[in-house]
Amino acid sequence: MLTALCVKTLRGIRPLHRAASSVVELPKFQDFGVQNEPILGYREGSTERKELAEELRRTAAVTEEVPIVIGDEFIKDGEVQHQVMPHDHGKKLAKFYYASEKTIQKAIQVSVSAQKKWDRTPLEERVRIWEKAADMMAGAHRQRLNAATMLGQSKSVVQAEIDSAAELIDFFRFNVFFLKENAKYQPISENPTITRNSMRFRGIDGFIAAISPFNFTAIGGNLAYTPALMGNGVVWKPSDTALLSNWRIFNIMREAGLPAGVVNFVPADGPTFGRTITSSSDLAGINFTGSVPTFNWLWNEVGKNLNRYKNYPRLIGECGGKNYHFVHPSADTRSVVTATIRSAFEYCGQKCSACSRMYIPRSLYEPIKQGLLEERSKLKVGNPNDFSIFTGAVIDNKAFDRITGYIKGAKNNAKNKILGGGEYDNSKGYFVQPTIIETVDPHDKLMTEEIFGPVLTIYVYEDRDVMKALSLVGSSTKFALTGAVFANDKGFQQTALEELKTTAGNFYINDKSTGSVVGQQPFGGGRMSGTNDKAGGPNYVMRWTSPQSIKETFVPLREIDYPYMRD
Ligand SMILES: NC(=O)c1ccc[n+]([C@@H]2O[C@H](COP(=O)([O-])OP(=O)(O)OC[C@H]3O[C@@H](n4cnc5c(N)ncnc54)[C@H](O)[C@@H]3O)[C@@H](O)[C@H]2O)c1
Ligand SMILES: N[C@@H](CCC=O)C(=O)O
Repeated sequence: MLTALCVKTLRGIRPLHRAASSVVELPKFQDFGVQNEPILGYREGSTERKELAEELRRTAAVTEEVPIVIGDEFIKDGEVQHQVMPHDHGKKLAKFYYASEKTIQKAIQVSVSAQKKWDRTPLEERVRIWEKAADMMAGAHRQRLNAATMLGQSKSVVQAEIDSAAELIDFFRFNVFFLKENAKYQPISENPTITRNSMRFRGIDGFIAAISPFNFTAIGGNLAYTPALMGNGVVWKPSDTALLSNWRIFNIMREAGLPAGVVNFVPADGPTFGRTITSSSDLAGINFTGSVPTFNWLWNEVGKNLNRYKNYPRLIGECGGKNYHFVHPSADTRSVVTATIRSAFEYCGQKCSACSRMYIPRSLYEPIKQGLLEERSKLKVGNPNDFSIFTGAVIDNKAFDRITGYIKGAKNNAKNKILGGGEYDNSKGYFVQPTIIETVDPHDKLMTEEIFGPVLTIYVYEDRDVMKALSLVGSSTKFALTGAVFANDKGFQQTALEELKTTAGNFYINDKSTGSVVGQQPFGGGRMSGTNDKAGGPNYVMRWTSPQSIKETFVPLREIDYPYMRD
């Protein structure tokens, strides 16, 4: 079979020319009735660029006060917190309040009682709200979402557009599409005049706690609103450092018609929130994305409290990664360089999918090293108000200390050599320069621990030891989120596909380890990288329903004995 060789553009694929066959056997897919949101270009003079510049100015001009919202009540009470701009940490973008344990308990009660009515709302009506919200996000609210993401999470215009515009909108549209597709399945009814079987989707009685990370605005929207779409009541704890963008999503949903109390907006101190939700007998599920230690902690708490609950709480956790680029001697070196620079350093490496360890054969090391260093030196790090930056600052002082700790450690370890970067400065913003390190130890912590910052570590293997090097990928860490293999040798691609099967939930051949697109590469990892529920895929919505099978019989029941055993 011949397939088209394609160029991956910012979004989507542009066919280039015909190429040899894929190594992956595909089942037959049905056509999709929904499309990905196009990415805007923000060229000089474009309307979107002017609108965004104006929105950035408006957003930066004030410190917005963000309340806790429970049902219809707006609460401005609790420990005061501020969200600052990471690239200019003297500037306060939002003022908000940490909900106390009592306030969180109130949010739980409100969402449990709202759930009952909401679950009776016909699917068609719910779907209309989601579709309306997606259109609002794609239209009038797009630049407000982007501005909050750029200023609050320090994303470049490109990184904001793919997140708080495109991916967020896609999550809303595709989840609706997947819901409709899944609802098409109805069980067999052998003789519908006698008996009719059906299945309906119910929410889960209780509440779902949605706990979201800072690094993707879209993930916050997906974590809180997918359970809601399926008929659940939600208590949403946004990340402190993504507060304003998440607050804007919440407001869009209310404006689109989501009734009060279905999703409650509850900023809180992490451990206080975690303790309160896990000790509630109404806990029906946790929709979490964040680090492994936080998810492990939540899971342990649920285990300790198991006998209290009415349901077995569903635990969905998409966690960290130690993502790899593995280069084979047959690889195209220019593709390796381009893909690695983007994967390792876009958004300062603060994507769970970012490449942070690389395996290169000795025979290709010089050209790849030179290419990486040359491209690295061109990357502009700065304030996202400047549309020409490649990346902004890292999210906060904790991230700055953690990442620079790894860099300092590398400088003091003879096994590691900093090839490029290694500088940092937190006087105005939390800036860390993209850093490339070479190590001679494939088990060094630079090669095994999640750093979640702009630090790429390279291990060079001898060409003859390619299989030994390949085995390091899966054996040296507990993570299995994303990974990429660069090779033109089809036989090796096939070998890698099998040997690395359990090392990545999202696996790429000759492409970077980041940039999954909703509906195109459903996302999630295995092992300690998470429960792999594949956000952006058809199964995700099904995690948030407790389906009910119904058998209706239309004839009177008279016989005690078994009709098929009669002579
Ligand atoms: N696999 C994925 O899809 C994916 C996507 C994005 C981010 N991530 C991961 O997320 C991490 C970065 O995000 P982060 O720094 O926001 O993670 P984090 O674990 O520090 O925080 C995530 C959320 O949990 C909250 N939290 C912290 N302690 C808590 C507790 N004890 N109980 C309840 N909630 C608590 C935080 O306030 C935040 O809202 C990285 O490890 C990254 O790899 C994974
Ligand atoms: N889905 C995103 C990563 C999300 C985690 O941060 C990607 O594929 O790059």
